[in-house]
Amino acid sequence: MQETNNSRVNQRIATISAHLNPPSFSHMEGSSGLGRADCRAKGGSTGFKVAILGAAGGIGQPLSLLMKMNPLVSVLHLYDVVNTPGVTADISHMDTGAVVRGFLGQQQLEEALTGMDLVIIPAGVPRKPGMTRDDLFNINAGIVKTLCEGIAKCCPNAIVNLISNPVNSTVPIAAEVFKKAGTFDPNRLLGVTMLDAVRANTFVAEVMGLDPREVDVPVIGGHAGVTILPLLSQVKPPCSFTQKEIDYLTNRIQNGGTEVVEAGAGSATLSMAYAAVQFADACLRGLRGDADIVRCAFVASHVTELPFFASKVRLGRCGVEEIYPLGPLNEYERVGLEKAKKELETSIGKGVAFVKK
Ligand SMILES: NC(=O)c1ccc[n+]([C@@H]2O[C@H](COP(=O)([O-])OP(=O)(O)OC[C@H]3O[C@@H](n4cnc5c(N)ncnc54)[C@H](O)[C@@H]3O)[C@@H](O)[C@H]2O)c1
Ligand SMILES: O=C(O)C[C@H](O)C(=O)O
Repeated sequence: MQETNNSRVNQRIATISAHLNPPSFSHMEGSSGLGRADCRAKGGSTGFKVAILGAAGGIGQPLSLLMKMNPLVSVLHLYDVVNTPGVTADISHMDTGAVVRGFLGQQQLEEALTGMDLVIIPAGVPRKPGMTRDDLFNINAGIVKTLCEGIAKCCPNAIVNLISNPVNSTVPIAAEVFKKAGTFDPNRLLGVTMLDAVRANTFVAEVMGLDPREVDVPVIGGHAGVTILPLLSQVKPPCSFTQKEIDYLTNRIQNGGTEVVEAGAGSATLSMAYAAVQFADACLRGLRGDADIVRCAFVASHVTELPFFASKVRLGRCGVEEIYPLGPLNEYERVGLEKAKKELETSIGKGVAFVKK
């Protein structure tokens, strides 16, 4: 009888071990002497599986922390080419539901991606003062290409939230990689422009004396300089701005990233992690089937003649379920749109050419 019980226990341990102990490093094996196989770990039961690529970086770390706190996440995979053991060990001690696993280096990329519902990518180098986002292209294009090849192979149906700059080019790169692999679904690839909306809400609220949580500014176009186009004529609640306020707000929203870079501690990481989590949470709620989840994102689009454009999209069980038209623009915004489209065309073309070359 005792033997039967023991063998049943051993069997259960083996099953749990196979589930929890992929052949990557194990953050739960520590000074207690208990391995993962000895722990009665719960988790992974309900919720979504999310991977963060670039999880040990300036954005990656606070983003990992905040995603570990998200009740919609059951499994959280943290991947980077450096430092994931430490970040994973640290975050895995948080008493929230998601099971955290770390993956280090390219040999563990496929394992990190297998079975994921959502992949968030903040991997790549950030700007230094004096640089444009396009100056990051040479390094980040290759990083994004490699990571997307992994996604095409291991989780082709995952929703992808792409943060790495220059977003106006990295999203077209990702699309071309997926097309080459035969897995491209335009509804599942989203360039994250949420930080522009977060900044716009904050700056408009400051000027108008409102609570930023009650302000909603659509920001369309792309994610660099003049391609970031806030539609101040469509702000909710409706606001009437002087021309001076419009110039000030448009300029500040378009240069919010540069404002942080020039302040000297790297490019935005904390506000970006906040924005990325807001956006990822919206994607997960869409996947869950919640209604009326609308955010701005840089996606494959027909709202202009360009193949990609940021505008309001409705998120659902398949990713982007509807792309909204831009709505009525005033003359100031129409001029801004033409400038944005000109620069976007070049950046999109550069991304496409990188994969096609
Ligand atoms: N979309 C946006 O609104 C937005 C906002 C802020 C920053 N960004 C961009 O996000 C990126 C990351 O910024 P950061 O401040 O976190 O930089 P960071 O240097 O602090 O972190 C980047 C991380 O990526 C990792 N990495 C590098 N190559 C990798 C690879 N091949 N696979 C996996 N991981 C890899 C690095 O090891 C590092 O941990 C930059 O390109 C930055 O411009 C975008
Ligand atoms: O400005 C940067 O380089 C980072 C990011 O794109 C931002 O808008 O903060």
